[in-house]
Amino acid sequence: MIQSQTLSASGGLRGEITVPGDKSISHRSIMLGSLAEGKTRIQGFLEGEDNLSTLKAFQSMGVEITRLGEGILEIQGRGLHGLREPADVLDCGNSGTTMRLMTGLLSAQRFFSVLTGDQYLRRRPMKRVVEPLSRMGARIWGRDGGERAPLAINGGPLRGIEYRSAIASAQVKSALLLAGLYAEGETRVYEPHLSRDHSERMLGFFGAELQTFDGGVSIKPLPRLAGREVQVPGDISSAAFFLVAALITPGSELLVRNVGINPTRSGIIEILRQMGGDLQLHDERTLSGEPVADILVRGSTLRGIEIGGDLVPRAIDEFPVISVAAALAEGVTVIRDAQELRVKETDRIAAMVSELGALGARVEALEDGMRIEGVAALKGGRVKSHGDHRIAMSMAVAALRATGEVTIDDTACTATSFPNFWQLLAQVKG
Ligand SMILES: O=C(O)C1=C[C@@H](OP(=O)(O)O)[C@@H](O)[C@H](O)C1
Ligand SMILES: C=C(OP(=O)(O)O)C(=O)O
Repeated sequence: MIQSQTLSASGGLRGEITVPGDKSISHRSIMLGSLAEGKTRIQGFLEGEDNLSTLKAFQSMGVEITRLGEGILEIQGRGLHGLREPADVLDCGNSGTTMRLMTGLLSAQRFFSVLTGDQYLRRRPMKRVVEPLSRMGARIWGRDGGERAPLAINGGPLRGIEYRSAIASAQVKSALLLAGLYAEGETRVYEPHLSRDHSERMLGFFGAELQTFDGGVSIKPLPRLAGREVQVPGDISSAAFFLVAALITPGSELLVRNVGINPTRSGIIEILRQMGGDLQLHDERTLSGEPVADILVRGSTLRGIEIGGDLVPRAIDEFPVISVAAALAEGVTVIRDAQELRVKETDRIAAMVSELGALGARVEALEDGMRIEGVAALKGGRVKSHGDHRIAMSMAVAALRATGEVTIDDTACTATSFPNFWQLLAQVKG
């Protein structure tokens, strides 16, 4: 369904909100709950389209998953060898995480399966998982020599490998760890910078034999995982839209409750603080092995900074909204080492340059990032989401500081990761 949204400037965001559950952790809780023995109960599960794709895929493989209430699921785990061959193609929708992690898992199952996705996902690169999994003995076919979905997988026995990934990708790392749960011997994955470590934390929580070390992680096969109670924290990538919205809007004071602040995800907090943002963490605590806090944010004068290196994977999904903060900051912001943005749901560098540019921002594309010169305000206009949830929500944030109305076309995609985004924004926008 194509929708559009029209927004005008905000006089300050005020109040308290709770953002929906973390998307990455929600995917992993379904996967590990299905592979565990006994019951897994999940609270705070994100009922966004991406996670529902993962949920349906596991139901198609015979896993009983019951919804007990909003964001509460109970999974009857089938054990590591209890999945059944799906009778039809598994549709991963828009979700790269679903497709890449499932490719790892399905490579080890003794049945045939096919993964497909929507028009955006079918354009995204898959060799990054297909190639190392093939080295483990996986038999996977796809378009363009295995680069693009649909992917057909003839699962079977695997052997552990040592793999040095050229990119810091949690999806690559997690695909190999899931395959490594079944492989003969040890599977070791090295990455150039540490990517989000939710798989490592949750695999450990479910009892897997896993070791993290400087530069990587290793896993050994094991006979069983044990069902657990998982509490999913709020998604910092969703909170990020509200953090930036409050910072760029004078007069704002907003409390975002229950946000996951895992250090491999919290690059956005460091970046916004370096830009001069007033962000305070309160009531820091741990939920199911993941650090969580409430974040209090106030309208601030931001300044341009340089961003690159190991901070990039720790804030990878936040660059569209970081570019909005930069567009309204004093001075120049340069984002480098972020070429991965080009292979997300859309090319997020090209999309933000074009859409922010349409509102009068001074943004230039770099091969691996963006150069942004701040302006005092944006202007009204009509912009597009490019079918990408994070572009749609970033442009909604930009609209809060535009001198005229901004209409964003094709906004239904926000349901991918943040189904109640527009309601929450209306609630605090003022
Ligand atoms: O593992 C995950 O849950 C994710 C990893 C990241 O992708 P890459 O592994 O491609 O960096 C991120 O962009 C995505 O939103 C979720
Ligand atoms: C890149 C994203 O997700 P995925 O790779 O799972 O589609 C995202 O949510 O920004």
